[in-house]
Amino acid sequence: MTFLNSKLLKLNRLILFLALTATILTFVSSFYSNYEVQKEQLISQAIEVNRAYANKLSDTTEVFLTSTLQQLAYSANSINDKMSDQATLTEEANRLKYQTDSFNSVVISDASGLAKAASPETLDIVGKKLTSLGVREAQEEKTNLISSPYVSTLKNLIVFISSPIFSSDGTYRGFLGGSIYLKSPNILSDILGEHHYKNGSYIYVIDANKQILYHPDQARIGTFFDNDEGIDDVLASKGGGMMLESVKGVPMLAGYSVIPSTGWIVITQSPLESTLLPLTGIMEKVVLRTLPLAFGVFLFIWLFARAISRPLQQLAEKARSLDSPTVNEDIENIRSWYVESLGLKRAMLSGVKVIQSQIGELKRDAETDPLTGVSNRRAFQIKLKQLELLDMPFAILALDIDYFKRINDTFGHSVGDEVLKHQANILKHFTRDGDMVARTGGEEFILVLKEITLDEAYSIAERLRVAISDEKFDVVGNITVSIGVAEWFADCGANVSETLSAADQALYEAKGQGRNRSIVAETCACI
Ligand SMILES: Nc1nc2c(ncn2[C@@H]2O[C@H](COP(=O)(O)OP(=O)(O)OP(=O)(O)O)[C@@H](O)[C@H]2O)c(=O)[nH]1
Repeated sequence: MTFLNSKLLKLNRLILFLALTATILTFVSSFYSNYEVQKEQLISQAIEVNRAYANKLSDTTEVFLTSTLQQLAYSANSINDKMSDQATLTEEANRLKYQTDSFNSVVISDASGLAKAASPETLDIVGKKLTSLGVREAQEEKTNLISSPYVSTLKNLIVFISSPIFSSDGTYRGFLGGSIYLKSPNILSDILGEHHYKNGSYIYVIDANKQILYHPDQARIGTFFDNDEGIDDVLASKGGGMMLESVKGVPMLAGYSVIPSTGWIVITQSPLESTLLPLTGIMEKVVLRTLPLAFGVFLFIWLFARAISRPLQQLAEKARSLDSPTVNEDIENIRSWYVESLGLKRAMLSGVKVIQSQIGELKRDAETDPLTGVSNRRAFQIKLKQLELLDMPFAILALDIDYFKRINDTFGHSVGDEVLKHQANILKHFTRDGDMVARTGGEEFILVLKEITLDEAYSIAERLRVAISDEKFDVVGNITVSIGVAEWFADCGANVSETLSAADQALYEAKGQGRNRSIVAETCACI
């Protein structure tokens, strides 16, 4: 297992992990903020709907109260001079009670509080002295009045609406009043009770003393809100909306509005929970609509991560096979499309060049004869093996300077060296591309000539021998060489070692026959 296949984290997986984490976090945070925004919107919408509805109801109630007061004032004016006309007073009381159904009961009283007429008659208060709070207020204020809620003489929790009666000369003659029984079906419940109670929404009305005047739960009418901060806040403002807690601790979204003529407050409220019910469906839709996009983003990042890591991976692969002959080309072909990978690719290419040139130098040093600069025995042997592997026919010229010892002895070793170098240069001129000149011993050289016949090889050996013998060597003058010639080809029946031995043998014979001659291997080495 290589490190590229190991369990270490790969770059594309790291990028993928990073991007995936970022995507999920973005998705979750956007989901969360979406949820919060939607929630806020639902809440503010519900509060606004309740506020608008409370406004409408307070307006309606205000219109009702105003018109009721006008009605009473009109009636009071019409009977102002008939306070002793019992029939007229009774008729007026009945008309007010039954014509509009605005009141649960109607009473006409004289200035002393004595009931002169009443409707319905079952009240049985005519001729009796009225002493309730509303009556006393009406007598004292002598103006159009809507009382605070109080418990009447007949033990009803009522609101008393009254108008004073003044005779034509301006004398106070009493009052005419209508009662609304808060705990019985009344005009207020007719006006306010239309509110639908779906999802736990409901309406209630309180007065400035936090006493409940209207509530769908009859038992709560007449009770007070004590230590209720929400209701205190409602009272402190003229109208609006806010989140309240019901007496049962249920969070409610409330809208409220003040009825100007009484200071009463109409509150309409809905439970927070039912308001937020649609949120689940909305968020499901958000998720369903976001998922394809998130998947697309993920796919894009995955492909992008692969594209980023691919050139690095390919460069790493190539770094493991720098000895490949095509490594330069392979690295060049890697598509490095971003700056860092391009930098890495260029660095690798220059690294490969340096390494290759150093390897080349080392190889040259290892295969070159330091004195003459031609190939050494090692390179020569490699060359023979290559040619044998390629089945390429070749000839060998084994060449030895005659009486070289004498040159050394006569002129010195350094002159002998110069002769060797000079001769090596001459030998090079007798080779083509793919041939080789090698120094295989002290003054022994071998020429490897590819793809030539034995006759051609002999001919070259002779021309070479003559050329050397004609050459004037510094200090030394003329020298001669002896040459042994042999050939090798694929079907010759001998291996290259035997061919080399045959060439050496021919050289030996040339020496034996007097030197300064070329001899072709007598016994064909290729039999
Ligand atoms: N100058 C010099 N001489 C070398 C070098 N290597 C070997 N020799 C000498 O080459 C000579 C070879 O001598 P021999 O083997 O006796 O052969 P020869 O004198 O050439 O006689 P034949 O080959 O029989 O004609 C020796 O004197 C070696 O010292 C070298 O690198 N430089």
